Amino acid sequence: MAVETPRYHHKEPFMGLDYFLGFMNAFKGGFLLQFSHELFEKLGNTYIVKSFGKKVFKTRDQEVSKAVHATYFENFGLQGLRYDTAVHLWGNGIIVVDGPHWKHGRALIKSSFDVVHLANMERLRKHTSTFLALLPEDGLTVDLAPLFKRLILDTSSEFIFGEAMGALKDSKQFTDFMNAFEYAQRGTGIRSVLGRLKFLHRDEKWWSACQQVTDYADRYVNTALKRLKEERTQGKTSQLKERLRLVDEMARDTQDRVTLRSHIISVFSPAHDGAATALTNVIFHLARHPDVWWKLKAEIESTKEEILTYELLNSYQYLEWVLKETHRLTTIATTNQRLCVKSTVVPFGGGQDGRSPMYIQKGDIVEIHYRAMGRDKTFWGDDADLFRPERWESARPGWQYTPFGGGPRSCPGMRLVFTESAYVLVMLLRKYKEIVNRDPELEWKEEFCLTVQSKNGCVVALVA
Ligand code: HEM
Repeated sequence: MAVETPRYHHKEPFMGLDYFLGFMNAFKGGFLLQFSHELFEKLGNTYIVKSFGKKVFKTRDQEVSKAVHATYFENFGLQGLRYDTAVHLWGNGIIVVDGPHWKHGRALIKSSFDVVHLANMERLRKHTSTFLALLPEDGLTVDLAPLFKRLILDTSSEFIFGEAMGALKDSKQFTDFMNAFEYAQRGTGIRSVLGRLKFLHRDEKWWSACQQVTDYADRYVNTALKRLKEERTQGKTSQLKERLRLVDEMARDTQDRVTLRSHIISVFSPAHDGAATALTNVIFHLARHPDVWWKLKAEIESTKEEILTYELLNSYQYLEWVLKETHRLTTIATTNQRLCVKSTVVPFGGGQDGRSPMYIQKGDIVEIHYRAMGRDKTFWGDDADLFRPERWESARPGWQYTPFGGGPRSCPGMRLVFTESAYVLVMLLRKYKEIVNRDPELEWKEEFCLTVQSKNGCVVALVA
C-alpha cells in the first residue's frame, strides 16, 4: 500500500508559483544548492512540490533513484520533458529521446566511443602540451578555469569531429562557434525552466544561434558521409588510429543526416566542457589541501619519466580517490529529472520517514538530487561536507554515489572524463612543485548553466 509523501506547503497551491519564485530567487542569488538542502532537511528525503501545476517528487533517497533509473526504467522517460524545449538544438539526439530511437543511439555511441576513446591518448598528449606552454611562469596568479575549457574544447572537438577547434590558439572558428553554442545552450536551458510557458521565450538571436550550431555540425556530417562513400566504393580506409573520429564511426552505422547531426551535438554538449569543469574543481580543492597535492606527487614520483599511458593512469589509486572525492563533493550534474510514463508504486519514498511504498502517477515528474545524495551524512558520515579522498579506502557506495547518473542511461563519457582529468592532473604534478591558492574566497561558490560549475573558477599560482 502506497503511503502519502510529505508535501511542500504552498501559499499558492494551484500552480505552485510561490515555490517557483523562491527557486528563482535562490538561483539568481547563487544559493540554489543551499535552498534545496534546507528543504530536504525540513521536509524529508522525498517530498512533493507543484511546479506550474505539475506534481514533482524531489528526492535524495538512493532507493527511489535506483527504482526510477533502473528497476522501473521503462516507466520513466525524459522525452516528454526535453524534446519540445530542445529539438532546435539537439534534434532527435540521444539526450532528448526515449524508446527505440534512444536504444539505437545509445548502441551507436557506445561502440563508437570505445574505439575512438582508446585511440585518443595521442591527441590528449598534443593538446596538453600546448596547454602547459600557456601557463604563466613561476608564482604568477592565474585562473585555470578558462584555460581548462579551451583545452577540453580542443580535445573534444578533435575526438568528435576529427579536427580541433583551435581554442588554445584562440582561433576565429572557436570564438564564433562557441559564442553561438553557449547562447543556444543558455536559451535551451531557459526554455526548459519555463516548461509549458516556453512560448514566452521569444528571442530571434537564440534561433539563429541554434541554426549556426546545426550548420556547423552538418559540415562534419557531410564530410564523414563523403569519406564513408569513398571508403566503400574505392576500398580506401582511413585506418590510421589517430585519425579515428566519432562522427566517422557513427556514420558507419547510420547515414541519416539528421540523426547523425543530432547525436553528434548531443555528445558535444556534455563533452565540450565536462572534463574542464571537473579539472577546475579538482584544482580548486587541491589548492586548499596542499597535503593531498603532496600525496599525489608522492604517488606518481617513481613513474615520472614514463610515458603516460591509459594503463599507467589507471594504476594510480590515490589519484582515483581524489577524482572520485571531487565528483562527490562538487557534483557537476546536481539533479536529473524523469517523467513518469506509466503509473508505478516504487518501494520507498512514502510516509514521513520515506520508508513506505510511494505511488507515482503517469504525468508526474521525479527529480533526483545526485549532489545531495553524495553528501548524505547517514551514509558518508559527519564529515560528508569535507574534502577527504582517504574516505575512498573504505567507502563502497552504491546508489549513494551517482555523479554520472545510473542504470541504462548512465553517462557513456565517464571513462573519458576520468582519463582526460587524470592525464592533465598528472602532467601538472610532474611539472610543478606546488600549487598555491590565490583566491581570497575559500568556499566553493555555485554558478548554474545546464550543469553547475565553480563561480570563481580556480585562481592559483603554480610554482615550478
Ligand atoms: C564531468 C563530466 C560529466 C558529467 C558529470 C556527466 C554526467 C552525466 C549524467 C548525470 C548523465 C545523465 C544520466 C541519466 O540521465 O541517467 C549523463 C548522460 C550523458 N553523458 Fe555525461 N557527463 C559528463 C561528461 C560527458 C562527456 C565528456 C560525454 C561525451 C564525450 C558525455 C556524454 C553523455 C551522453 C551522450 C549522455 C546521455 C546518455 C543517455 O541518455 O543514454 N558526458 N552524463
